[in-house]
Amino acid sequence: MKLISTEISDVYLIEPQVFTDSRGFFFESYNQQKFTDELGITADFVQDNHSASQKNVLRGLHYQIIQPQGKLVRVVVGTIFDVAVDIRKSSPTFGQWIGYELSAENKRQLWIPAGFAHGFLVISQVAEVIYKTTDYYAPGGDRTILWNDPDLAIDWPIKEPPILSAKDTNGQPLKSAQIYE
Ligand SMILES: Cc1cn([C@H]2C[C@H](O)[C@@H](COP(=O)(O)OP(=O)(O)O[C@H]3O[C@H](C)C(=O)[C@H](O)[C@H]3O)O2)c(=O)[nH]c1=O
Repeated sequence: MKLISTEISDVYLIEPQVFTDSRGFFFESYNQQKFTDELGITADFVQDNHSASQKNVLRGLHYQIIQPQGKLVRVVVGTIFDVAVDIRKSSPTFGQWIGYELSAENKRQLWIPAGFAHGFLVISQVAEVIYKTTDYYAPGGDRTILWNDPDLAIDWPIKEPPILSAKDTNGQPLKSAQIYE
């Protein structure tokens, strides 16, 4: 398993060790001991999520003001552009974003600690995204930052207006969002 730093400290790309043979492939998609001992990331995951979306769906930018969640994101079908935004007011990288292509083919995972807003754009015809979270869903505590907030200026690889949920259509700009101290 390989840890790749990103432009924001604490956010990492992870490349698993993939074993291939004449039957196909095998890899450990998560191993708590290796995560801790080899990557130096301590995380206790309590929930697994799985979503499927069609091309050009954009889900995000989401976070929970109650029970903030760390997320380990991977793609099992298709390709997404996965984005994390630092919304920790005291962080030197507050308001900065990173974005990486995660796909069933590259098998890359993105580790996003609590304190970030998360979202993704589906690039392939369909994408299935699986992610582990370090705290439970808090329905009353989920918040949305506007995906195209001009202050964030996220460079989404987008060619036409995305398909959004009603919630995401009405996201808050970061400057007026409830954020983490
Ligand atoms: C997140 C979540 C949702 N739900 C229910 C609530 C709704 O009835 C339905 C769809 O929820 P939502 O539209 O919030 O799903 P997404 O737009 O994919 O939200 C997620 O998208 C971004 C990318 C994230 O990182 C978050 O995990 C999460 O906010 O699933 C649950 O029952 N449990 C959950 O943990």
